[in-house]
Amino acid sequence: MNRAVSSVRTRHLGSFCTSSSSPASEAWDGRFRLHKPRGQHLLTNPRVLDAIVRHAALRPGDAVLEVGPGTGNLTARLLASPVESVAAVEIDPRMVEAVTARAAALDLAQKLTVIHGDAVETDFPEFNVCVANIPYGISSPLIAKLLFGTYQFRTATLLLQKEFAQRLVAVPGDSEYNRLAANVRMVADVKLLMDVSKRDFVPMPRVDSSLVEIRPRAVMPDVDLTEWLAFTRECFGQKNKTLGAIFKQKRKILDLCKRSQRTERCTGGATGRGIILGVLDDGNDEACGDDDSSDRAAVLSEEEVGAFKEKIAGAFESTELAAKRPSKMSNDELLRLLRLFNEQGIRFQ
Ligand SMILES: C[S@@+](CC[C@H](N)C(=O)[O-])C[C@H]1O[C@@H](n2cnc3c(N)ncnc32)[C@H](O)[C@@H]1O
Repeated sequence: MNRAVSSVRTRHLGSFCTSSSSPASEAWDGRFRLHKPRGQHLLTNPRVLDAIVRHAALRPGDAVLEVGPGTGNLTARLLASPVESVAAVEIDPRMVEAVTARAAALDLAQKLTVIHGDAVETDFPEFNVCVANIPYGISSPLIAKLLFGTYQFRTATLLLQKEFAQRLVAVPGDSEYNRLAANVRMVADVKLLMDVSKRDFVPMPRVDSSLVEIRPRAVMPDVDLTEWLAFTRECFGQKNKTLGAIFKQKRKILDLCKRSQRTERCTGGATGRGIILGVLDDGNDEACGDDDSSDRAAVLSEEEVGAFKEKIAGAFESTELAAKRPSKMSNDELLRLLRLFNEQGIRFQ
């Protein structure tokens, strides 16, 4: 883990301009080059920055977590609000220095802790509110870390890529509805707050953005979340097939059979951080991917496979769920099927 709390140095923060001589992946901000691959698109429209802080509805005593403070355009406003403290996690040492200097120049350094590190890897300090214009490349693992990790917070107000935000707020039946939305919905309420134009950033990104509020549910569902996440991974790998068709596939049956047989041995590994952080990605992956080669090579007898197929049929029996498609199903329906599978001894993690 790379963690270093920055030192305070004051320095003039000039205005931004782009340079036509910069390589495509960089833009010059007057002091250093901004790296687009690191998501270094600074939000510069003061009205949008003010609106983000207004939407976050911060209260005196709040401990704010900010991911990717950059040069501190949002941080400065968070520090000027009535909150108790701001902890900002930033991967680029030049930005660590810049935001630290900015807080000092505002005489607000005592409220700010800057942590130098990768927000996906670094443990966060205690916080009760998250407000951030995050690098879009880490949206999925960061939201997974916030919602499926050990953190407890009131709200996360996040600026996200517009298309990602639309997938996040999608409901069953929408074309964008996917595993990400189903998993997030399981533990949180999500609300679209406002759209933000790409013109409000320097350098200008290719995509527009949306501000989203994620509010963890006060009462969490009565389900083993690791099992749920592994289950939705199977369902949404081919979200437009019917569940009956998904769970008729030979490879899936063999994988699930082995997984169910070795539940005891596998539980520790499957709840590992890598599984949780990867679990919201909405690619068309099919299996959990945590089988080792000896599991793959393990030969199941015809009787074992036959008995397992009967368990699957038993789970679908007496329900209409086999004919349904995951992309059109509510979490209550999916949860009902997971419980029926588990009752038959079918395990997903
Ligand atoms: C979109 S910019 C936002 C900057 C600033 N919050 C603003 O609104 O102007 C994203 C920031 O996140 C930082 N960053 C990129 N990847 C990161 C990671 N994995 N962990 C922490 N910070 C990261 C970048 O260096 C950059 O400063």
